[in-house]
Formats: sequence, structure tokens, C-alpha cells
Amino acid sequence: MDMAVENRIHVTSETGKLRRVLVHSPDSGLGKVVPSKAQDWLFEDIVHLDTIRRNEYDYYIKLLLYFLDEEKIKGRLAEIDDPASNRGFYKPGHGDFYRSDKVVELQVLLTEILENPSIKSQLVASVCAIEACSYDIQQKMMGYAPATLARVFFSGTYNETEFIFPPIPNFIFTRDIGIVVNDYILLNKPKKEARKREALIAKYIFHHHPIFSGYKDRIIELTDTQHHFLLPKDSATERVTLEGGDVMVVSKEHVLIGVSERTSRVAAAQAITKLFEHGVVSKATIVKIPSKRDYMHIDTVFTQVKKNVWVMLGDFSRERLKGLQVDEVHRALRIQTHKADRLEIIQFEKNNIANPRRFESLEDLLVDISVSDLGCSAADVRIILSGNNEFPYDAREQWTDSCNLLAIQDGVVLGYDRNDRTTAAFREAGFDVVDVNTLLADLEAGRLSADRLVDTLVLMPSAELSRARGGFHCMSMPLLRDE
Ligand SMILES: NC(=O)NCCC[C@H](N)C(=O)O
Repeated sequence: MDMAVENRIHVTSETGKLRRVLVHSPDSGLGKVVPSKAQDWLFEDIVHLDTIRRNEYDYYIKLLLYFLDEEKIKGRLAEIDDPASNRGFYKPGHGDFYRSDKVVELQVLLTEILENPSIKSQLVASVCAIEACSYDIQQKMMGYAPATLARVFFSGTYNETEFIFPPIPNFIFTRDIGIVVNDYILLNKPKKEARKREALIAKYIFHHHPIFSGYKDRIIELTDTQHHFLLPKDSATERVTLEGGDVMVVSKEHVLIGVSERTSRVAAAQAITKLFEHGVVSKATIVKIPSKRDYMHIDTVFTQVKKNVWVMLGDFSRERLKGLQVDEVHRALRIQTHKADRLEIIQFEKNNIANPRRFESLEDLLVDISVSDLGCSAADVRIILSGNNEFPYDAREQWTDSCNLLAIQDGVVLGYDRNDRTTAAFREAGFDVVDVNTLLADLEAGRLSADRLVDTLVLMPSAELSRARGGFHCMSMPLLRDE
């Protein structure tokens, strides 16, 4: 496809050097989550807006810019973070905003598509329909300027005071709105009510923003099955729902799709069929994990660190599963000894769909990907376990996203600073561990260059962010990676 590099999308791995990524900085909607609604809005607690921005997310933006768009930031750290600048660099719409075509901010894209009167009226009508707004409010919204309207769509308030509908605080987790698979975009169909407006906005952005204009015929959307509309709500039929945290592109030909609390089996089946039909990949593996809040998506229980290194929750390891072989008495009484009993892994090859392959443990699958898809030798594959596989730290640290890391290049990953035992396990596996402040200071002083970094876990501040229940894998939608 002939296209300016700055508008290219192409993702064929989880760890190839990240070149372009879609993100969304915490908007004021995060500061409007009320305790009684926090769980409905999928937050574990209320967060402090200024802290989550200034002391946490801003570091993520600085680091991404250093790795993806260095000229925007190099030599400017002191000025950007000078209190007199009042964070203008981080505020979409502000004159000093960093605005990058590599670290792409959703709010900018939304504002830009709203400049088009026809898209504006379609989107206003659609949002008002799902939020059940009055016609009067709908007309009022049509009068808002694009930047104001974008803020209303995110925060749910006009002028920060007038509440129109609830905020969509989970939009910071851009991974979940869509996934680039090769040069196709697979859009989400969220399970949770709280994430429906995100999916709607995302759909309009991918279909209408000029940076995606070269991919109009490469957007894949899932649809509900026909009989779904006719059956009662509580019937046994599954809804078609899929969220991006359940999709991982592990090689040019191979995609993993989770079946989880959020992604249904019918959705996974439909996604695989469509990806095969369009010739996007030739191999697809279903990873079915227990349906529970702790796990949510497959990227909360494992992510890839390097071609031959993965981090995962020990519950799904070979060792743990072997130790769970139940005896006949337990089997007869149907006593489930462990949640991992409900792990199921089935792999389909496009040319041999009738004969899927099964894997006994997640570890077996990850080793097979490193060896069969990525050409590593089996002896070199390392699996790092959450909380160093020690109870109760394994579960505690998985809950705070020890397994949800973002690789910005092969072997260089971002994770939360609170997962001490997992960090120790990284050290044991030979990784350097560096906190983001030190790394940024070294990059700024020229003591280090981003390209030279190898085998490093970068620790990011996380006290507030982790209450939103997602890590940096969730907070990124890669648009372009090196192969
Ligand atoms: N991919 C991910 O695991 N995303 C995390 C989403 C967290 C958000 N609070 C949610 O529950 O949907």
C-alpha cells in the first residue's frame, strides 16, 4: 500500500519496535467518578485527577515521546515541567500541546472529525440515542464547538459543571477500542455498558479520520447473530462481545483471541472467521480463561516481553496445572481444585480448520509461539511469573497489572512500580530495572539513547493508575511496529 509513513498502520508482533501508538490522557471524567458508581464504571476506587495526570500518566507520555518522537521532547524536559508552564504540553487543545503523529492523542482525532458538520450531527445523534438525551439537549450540543463537544463526549459535562451524561473514564485504555492486526483494524464490541460510548466514538474515528483513510476497506466489525434479536435477554444465547485486551498479534500469521469475562465464544469465532476470510492471518488460537473480574482480558494474565520472554500468572503454568491432577473421588464429586481447570487453549490453522490443536497449559502455548512462530530455540524461552509465583503475591500483583506490560521495543517493557516480587523475578531473569525518573534524566543528559536499551523493565508510578484496573498494555493501541 502506497502511503506516507506518518499515516501507516501495521502491527505484526507484540514486541517489534513501537513506531506509532494511539493513547488518551486522563480527561476530567476520571475526576468525576463517584464511589457509588465506581464499580459500574469499572473503576476499583475513585482516583485523584491531578495526581494521576501529573505524577503518573505524564511520565508515560514523556517516555513514549522519547522513544517514538524524540524531537518533541529532547532538551525540553525542564521547560515542559516548569510549574509556570502549567502542564500545557500535556493538554490536548492547549497551544503548547505536544501534538505528535507518532504518539497520537484520541482527543485530537475526535476534535478533528467533529469539524465536519455531517459527522458531527451523526455522532451527536448517536451519542444522544445511546445516552437517552432529550431532543433539546441534542440541539444544544450541535451548537458546541468541536473541541468543546469532544470534551463533553469524554467527561459527560459541559463547562465542567453541567452534567449531561456519565463520563467514560475507561477511554484511557485505548487497547480495548480496537486492534491493528497486520494492516487491518478489528473494532471492538464491548460487553460492558460503561464502555459503549467509547466504541461508538472509536468507530467514527476509524471510519472518518483522514489518518485512517487508506484503510477504509480494512476495518473489520463484528455483528450480533440474527437470532439474538428475537430471543429473550436472559436466554442462553451468547452476545457477540469482544474487547481489544483479548486480542494479541504474536506474529505476521498468528493472532491470539481470548475468551473471557468480556469476549464471548461466538465473538471469538466470528473474529477468527473474518480474519481468515480476509486473509489477514493463517493461524488463530483461542485462549479461554476463567470468566472473572480479576482477569477481565487475556492481557491481564500474560503479555510478551521479548521474542523469547513472557510474563504470566503462575496459575496457568505447566507446573501448577500438573500439581492439580485430581483423584477419582474429587472427580466424582466434581470438586474443582483450581480455577485453572477452566483454562482451554485451541489453535486453528486456516488450511486445516477441522483439526484444531490443543495445549495443556498457557506456558506450552507461549513456548510454542516463541519457537514455531518466532524462530527462538526452546532452551532460550523464559517465562517470568507474577509475584515470582509466590502466594499471595502472585494474585496480588496480577491484580495490579504485573502481567500487563507494554513492550516499546523487543525486551524493553513498561510496568508498574508496585509489583515488587515480579520486579525481583525480572532481575533474576537478567533484566535491568530502572525507574522512569532516572531513565528520563539519563536520556535527557545524553548518557543513554533509547535505541540502545536492551532487556529493561521500566518502573512507572502507579498508585492512582492501578485503581482503574489496567496497565500499560491496556493504555496503548499500537498502530505501527517494526516487524
Ligand atoms: N486490556 C485491559 O485489560 N484493559 C483494562 C481495562 C480496565 C477497565 N477499568 C475495565 O474494566 O474495562
